This record gives sequence, C-alpha cells and structure tokens, in this order.
Amino acid sequence: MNTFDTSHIRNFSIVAHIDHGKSTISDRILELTRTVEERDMESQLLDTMDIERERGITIKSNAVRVMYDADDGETYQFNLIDTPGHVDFTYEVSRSLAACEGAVLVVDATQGVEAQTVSNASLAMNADLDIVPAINKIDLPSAHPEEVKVEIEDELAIPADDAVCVSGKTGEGIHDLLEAIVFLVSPPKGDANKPLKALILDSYFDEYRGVVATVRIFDGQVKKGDHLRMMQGGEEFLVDGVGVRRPAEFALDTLGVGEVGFVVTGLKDPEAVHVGDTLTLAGNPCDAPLEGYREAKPMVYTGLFPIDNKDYENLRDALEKLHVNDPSLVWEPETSAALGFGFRVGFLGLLHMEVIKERLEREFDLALIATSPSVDYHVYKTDGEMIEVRSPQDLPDVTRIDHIEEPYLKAKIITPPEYTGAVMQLAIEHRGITTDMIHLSQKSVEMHFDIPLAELILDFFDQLKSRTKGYASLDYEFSDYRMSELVKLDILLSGDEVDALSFIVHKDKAYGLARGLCDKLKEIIPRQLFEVPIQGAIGNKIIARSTVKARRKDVLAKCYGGDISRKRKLLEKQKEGKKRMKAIGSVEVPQEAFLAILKVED
Ligand SMILES: Nc1nc2c(ncn2[C@@H]2O[C@H](COP(=O)(O)OP(=O)(O)OP(=O)(O)O)[C@@H](O)[C@H]2O)c(=O)[nH]1
Repeated sequence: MNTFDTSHIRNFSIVAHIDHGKSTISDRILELTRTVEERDMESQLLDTMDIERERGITIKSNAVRVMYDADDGETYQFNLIDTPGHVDFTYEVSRSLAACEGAVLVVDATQGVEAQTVSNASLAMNADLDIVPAINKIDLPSAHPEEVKVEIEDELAIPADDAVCVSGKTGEGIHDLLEAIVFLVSPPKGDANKPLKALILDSYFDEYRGVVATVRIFDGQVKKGDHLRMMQGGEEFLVDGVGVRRPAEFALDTLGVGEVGFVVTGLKDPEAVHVGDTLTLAGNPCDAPLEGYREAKPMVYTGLFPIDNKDYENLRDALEKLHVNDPSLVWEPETSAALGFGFRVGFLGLLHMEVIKERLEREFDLALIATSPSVDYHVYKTDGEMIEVRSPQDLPDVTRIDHIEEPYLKAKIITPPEYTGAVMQLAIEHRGITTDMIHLSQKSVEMHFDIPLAELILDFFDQLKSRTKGYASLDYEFSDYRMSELVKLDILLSGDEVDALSFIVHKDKAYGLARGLCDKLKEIIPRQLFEVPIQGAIGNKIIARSTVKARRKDVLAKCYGGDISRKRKLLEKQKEGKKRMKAIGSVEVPQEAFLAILKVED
C-alpha cells in the first residue's frame, strides 16, 4: 500500500456510556484481526494502567493499529482510539474524536441509551464523524436489541438500520462490525505534499527516550531525523524515531498522511510537549495550527499533603510527571498549619481525583493525605475586588466579603419514569432546580437541573444510584456562576481550629452538617490518653459539639494470658494504624477524618 493513498485507512474511536463494553469490544477486535494472538490475550489490553484494570474503567485514551483483511479482499489499516466513558473524562473523549473520521457508538442491549450515550453521540455528531451504532451484550437473556434500535433512532436521531448487534463476550457480530467500519467510516483526507501538520493526542514520559507523543497526521509525513517544532509551545527537536502500537510498539520508517502513531521526541522536559498542540517542520511550517480543542478546566480542588513532610519535593516531581499526559491536572503550593506543606490540586471530577491520588501513592510510592474537595468560588470583597477561592482557608474574613458566587452545572439525568419523584427529591436536597422534563420514551425520562457543583461532588452520584436502584444515569456540564449564601464551617479539636478540616457550605446546611461531622469525627478519631472535644463553629459561634472519650486501657490489656503471637499481631496492627495518622497538636488524626464530609448524610 502506498503511504500517500489514504483510501484504506479508517481512524475511529469507540464511545459508550460507562460499562457498556467498549474495552471488551476493543479486545475482541484485536483478537479477531490477530493483532494479538489469543494466547497472549490479557483481557482489556488497551487499559494499560493497573488502576484501570482493577476498576475496569478506561481512563487514558490509547491508539492501536490493526490490519483488517476485509471481505472485499482488501487489507485495511484501522487506527483504533480507545476513549474513557466516565463523565469526568469528556475532555479526553473530545480529544480522541478530533483525530478520527468515525465513531463506533456502543449501546448496551440490556440498558439502552443512557446519559453519556447521549452526550458522546452529540460530541461525535458535532465533530462531524461517521457513526456506526453497535448494540452490545446480545448474548444476555435480558437483551432487547430491537427496542434499543428504536431508542437510538428516537433519542439520538441516528439511523439504526446500520446498527450492528454484537457480543463483546462471545465475539458474535464483531466481524460484521469490522465490515461496517470499512463501509461507513470515511477514509482520512489530507495532502501528503504539504508540510507536516500533526495533532498531539497524548504523550508520556519515558526515562530513556524522553517524551513520546501519540499523533495524528493531517498533512505531510514524519520520519526519523526530521527537525520539528511545536507550533504553540515553540520547542524544537529532531525526531528520534516513529512507529505504531499494535499494541506493543512497532518501529516504522515513516508515518504518512492520515495515519496515527507515535513520535519519539527525545525531549527530556516533560513540560515541553503539550497535548493538543500541532507538530510541524521547523524549516517549513504549515500555514496554521490545528484548531485546539476545548481546554479542560478543573472543576474540583483538593489539598494533597505528604504524610512525611520530606516527601514534598517528590510530590511535586510526581505531579509534573503525571501532567505530561494529563494536561488537565493543575496545582499550586498550599500550606496548612495542621498538615504542613502540600499542594492544592485541580481535577476534572471526583473520579479523576481518586485515580490521580492512587497513582501518586502507587507509582510514586507517596503516602498522602487528601483534604475534602472544594470548588472554585468567586468571592467579591467589600473593596470591589474579586478573588478566586479554592480552599476554605483562603476565604477572607466575613467583614470583608460583600458576596460569594459559586459554580452551577446543567445536569441531565436519564431515568425510568417510576424514579422521577426520587430523583427530584434528591435534587431538592442538593439545592437543585428542575428546569425541564422530557419523556424520551415509555421507559425513560430525561430530567434537566441547575445544581451547584459543590453539591454534586459530595455524595450525589452514589445517592442517585442507590435511590434509583442503579437505573438513572447522570451527565453534566458547567453552566455559570451564581450568588449563594455561603459560610465557612470550622472544626476545632481540643479547642484548636484545624484548617484542613474547614469547609465552605451553604448557610442552610451548616447546622446539620456541623452536627453530622462532629458525630462522624467522634467515630473516626481514635481514643487518646485524654478527652478530645470536637466542635463545629461558624466564626466565633459554636454550633455543634461531640467528645472523644479518653482511653482507659492499654491495647494489650485485651489479651489474656501470654499469647505472644497475638500480642505481636496487635502491636503490628497498632503500628500500621499509626502510619496513616497525622498528629495535629497533641491529637492523632487518621487520614479518613479529612474526607469525613463525604460520609456525612445530611
Ligand atoms: N455478557 C456480556 N458482558 C459483557 C459484554 N461486553 C462487555 N461485558 C461486560 O460488561 C462490563 C463492562 O465492560 P467494559 O468493556 O469494561 O466496559 P467499558 O465500556 O469499556 O467501560 P469503561 O472503560 O469503564 O467505560 C464488563 O464486566 C464486561 O465483562 C457482552 O457482550 N456480554
């Protein structure tokens, strides 16, 4: 095949609501095209991160080249770009879609269209992609593919005649899906004779080779030795090699127009390569950079503090390394009287936060304390100045605050009709306002709400799932800033304010939350040698209190006789517990205390 002929290339993503089976289908495609021999098949090959595999969710996008021998006797080059399905990672989805001509839209045959099916479908339509609907899990007895076809037509306005019924589990229908991709997805356009114009989709840092970037070539070509420049970042480098992943790396001489693959930059500074930037020739640049897609804006902030203060610099290095392939991650130094030096880190959402925290702990061997999540408040001071406050400790004194605005979301919940009451009740409890209700079909209602982001980042999602028996699905986007009556709730241990335990909350919720927190902290903070009063306060006013009683007995007193191994076990256990404690004043506080707010039912 001539590298300048793009007629046999198909670049596509697989998009779906979470758990509808993208990764499983990707695995089957790799297997069927013999990209990976069956015996080497480790399920969910595209999910390379440990955390992804354990949680069964796709977080980072991956690009893999697959050669497909189609029924027409021709061989096609498929570049399959896996995307995450969770609502936190919509940004990654749009980034992947910018590199494709087509999208396989997977819908679970037992669940039908859900909230993120709707948003992914509209992302794909807005990106002008050819959509191949695939109805998955047809092996399950509860599958109802014909009804799902109707939903796809009615709810998404996508013709479902071409929908392919598949089972990622048994492999049934996967061949038909590959044929549909050949016929329905357009080959890439682009001019091989123009100067290089390539989009950086993703990048990672390799100790030996420096930054390796995943790219999609829109015009021109790239080969080893080319002198390239990043159009926005400005850095230049000599290409150290190019290739593709299948999914193991496979070196090539050239990446041609329309293709997707990786470029070894040799750059040693992880910050030098920005995802979304355009690569071109330093000596003969293309006319204009590719349109950068939407910048990801962090929605949730949390303080991350090393348990051992000596790890501060290591934490900074680790954040910098993760930032290379996750530009949405932002941070600034933060100092806490209780926890010492750390960083206030911005995330796309709660799941993103958990994943990053876990990667920092596992991959970089850091022991961290995370403080409760906060949003970005706009605080208007009496002197007319507006400041952005992402940490309760930065809130100015009440006397200097004129008013505060908080971020609101437009949330969309799709639920079976019998749960609309429960959903509405949940929204009201979280200060949400119903703005619209659309009956999509007999089985599903789409409800629209305006709701403060701060409410959604606590336990909203878990509550939604439990109150609708798992049927409702949620999608949201930023709407605007609105004025709210917010106050700072402080927690005092033994009479001393603990800055890392302060929260910004709505005035009407402050009392209930303060009581809930004092009770929860009483359970969490272990007994000490002395009594520990816990108080909740707004300014100087104490609004709730509880007490951790003093410990009377020694931990070993529980042991009868001289059972040495039992004693040792207890001491070990105590030591283990200590590791995760932070001494605040004279009180030992376990790390879960800082996230107690997530566990308080108000
Ligand atoms: N019975 C059956 N189960 C399936 C099929 N496809 C996927 N599953 C199961 O459905 C669950 C979700 O599948 P995944 O492939 O992880 O879903 P995903 O859409 O990639 O999920 P995220 O990456 O987290 O968005 C897993 O437990 C799969 O084993 C299928 O065709 N039949």
